[in-house]
Amino acid sequence: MTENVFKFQPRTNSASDSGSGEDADVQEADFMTPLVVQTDFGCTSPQPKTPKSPSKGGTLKKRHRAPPGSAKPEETRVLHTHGRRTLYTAGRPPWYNQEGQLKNAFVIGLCGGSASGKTTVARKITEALDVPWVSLVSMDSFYKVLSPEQHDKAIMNEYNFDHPDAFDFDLVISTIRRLKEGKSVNVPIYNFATHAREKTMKTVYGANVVIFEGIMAFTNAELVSLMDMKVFVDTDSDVRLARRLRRDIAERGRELQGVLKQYMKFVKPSFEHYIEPSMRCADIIVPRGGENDVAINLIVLHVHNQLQARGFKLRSKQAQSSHNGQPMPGTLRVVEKTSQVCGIHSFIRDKATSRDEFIFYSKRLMRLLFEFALSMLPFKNVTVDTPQGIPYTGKHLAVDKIAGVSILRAGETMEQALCEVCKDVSVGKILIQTNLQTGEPELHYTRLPKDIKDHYIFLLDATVATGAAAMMAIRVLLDHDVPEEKIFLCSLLMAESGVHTVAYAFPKVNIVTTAVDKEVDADFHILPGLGNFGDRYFGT
Ligand SMILES: Nc1ncnc2c1ncn2[C@@H]1O[C@H](COP(=O)(O)OP(=O)(O)O)[C@@H](O)[C@H]1O
Ligand SMILES: Nc1ccn([C@@H]2O[C@H](COP(=O)(O)O)[C@@H](O)[C@H]2O)c(=O)n1
Repeated sequence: MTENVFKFQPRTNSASDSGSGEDADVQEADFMTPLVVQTDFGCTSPQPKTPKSPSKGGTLKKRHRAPPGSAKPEETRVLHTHGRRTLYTAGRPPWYNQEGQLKNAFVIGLCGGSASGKTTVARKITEALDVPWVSLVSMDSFYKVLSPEQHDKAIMNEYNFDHPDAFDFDLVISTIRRLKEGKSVNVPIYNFATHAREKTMKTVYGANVVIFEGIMAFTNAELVSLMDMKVFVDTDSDVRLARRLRRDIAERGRELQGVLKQYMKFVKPSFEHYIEPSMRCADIIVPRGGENDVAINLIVLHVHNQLQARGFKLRSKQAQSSHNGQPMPGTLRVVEKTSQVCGIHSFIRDKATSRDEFIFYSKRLMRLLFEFALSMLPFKNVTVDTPQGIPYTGKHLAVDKIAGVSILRAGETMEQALCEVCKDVSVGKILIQTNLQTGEPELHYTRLPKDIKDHYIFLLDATVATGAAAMMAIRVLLDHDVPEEKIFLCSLLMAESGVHTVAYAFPKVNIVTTAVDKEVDADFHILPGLGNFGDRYFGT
């Protein structure tokens, strides 16, 4: 696999940006880290002498501030490509099957005492796995928000961060469950210096492998049941204390006395009470943490075996699959082939048409396409008064929110026409590119309105050949909880195979186009088609 980190700069000068800037949730392909695996049993730890739960309040007034710049929020812990290994690819390959259904991620749970080397082991597993898409989620992200009194205690090293009550397990479980289902999640970013969550969240997409690490990873039965593999990092307590001292002073803005006080009062008892007993849940125990290459290689071998059965080669399957003779699906709606529509097609399909004319006629066709698609939305009856004072009974759209989501780059050419026929439309973008080595589509970038699930979506792509990119874009929308029947795939020209592929996977998605051509050639070009729409439109 080549090292191939893609940096995409969203265009800021396009007409579409006007409607999407503020409310957009910008997410670049999140090249991740952790993995969490499943299992079938939960475990609870025995309940001898219970260490103190996090304080419920306090009266301390004095605030100790961490030195500025002494600690960084967790989002700065980014994994990078090491040596020959590519940890992250340029984009996310398909995470669903031909039926459009999600395949479950393999979830690895990593537990161990503080500073035992959980994060280090997670990185080593990720590196050695060498699979395209691995997400790392840390339990630190799920520390509960502190009250002012609790915060004061934390500053005095009097708050117990090493008790299960310190974590929002409901949020942990729902997050890992969504990731396992291949869906995206917003994960809080935790700052150890301020003992608080950052204002922003980090969006993490579902992955082939999810690694979840944390000191209490194995203390909740429901959470454990989501893990496909459970790994306990077992490092000597002296080593853990030494590492924690160094790390907390260097990276978390702490002082020696405070670290020792917290360790003796909370960290050590909690390890003995909650963490060490939870080792019995583990499938694999890794003594000495990240140094233990043998154990890490065994884990990687097992995960590879598990992933083997989950591999997909979608594009080629789609190209091969024959729908010849199959009737067109009921969800397909084609703009009536009037002389006017036929006339426009005659211009845009003609290889002799100049670029200016190509753009002019394409835009006309786009407007017709969107007017047609709009007519498919729900309408309600209304009566209005004409200037002559006579009532007119007509219709209004019975839809609050419409968003256009363009599949870059050709789909972006359609945004302006959509904005011209549809007032107050929000616009989002999804960048999907074909990996030339694998032939598979890869997701590089999404920028979607935040409340996307509440919108009717016009998904824009100028042409649809195999349907692979459209399918990936639809999957992204579904992962953002957009109901399938509220998606309208709008394209100027589609191939029969693309129509069938999309309709087969997503039978409720509305497919709207101005023409359907019969064939796709070996290079995935529509025949007779109109050539490469993007090249002709952009003059490239
Ligand atoms: N094998 C190792 N040798 C030396 N230092 C290590 C080793 N493993 C981890 N560390 C250091 O110990 C600290 C804690 O490691 P980390 O992997 O973050 O542990 P955890 O995630 O369990 O808290 C970090 O500063 C890390 O660099
Ligand atoms: N505000 C906080 C929150 C947590 N801690 C300590 O972090 C430890 C867990 O993180 P690891 O990376 O070491 O697993 C835990 O032992 C808490 O005591 C903190 O000091 N301040």
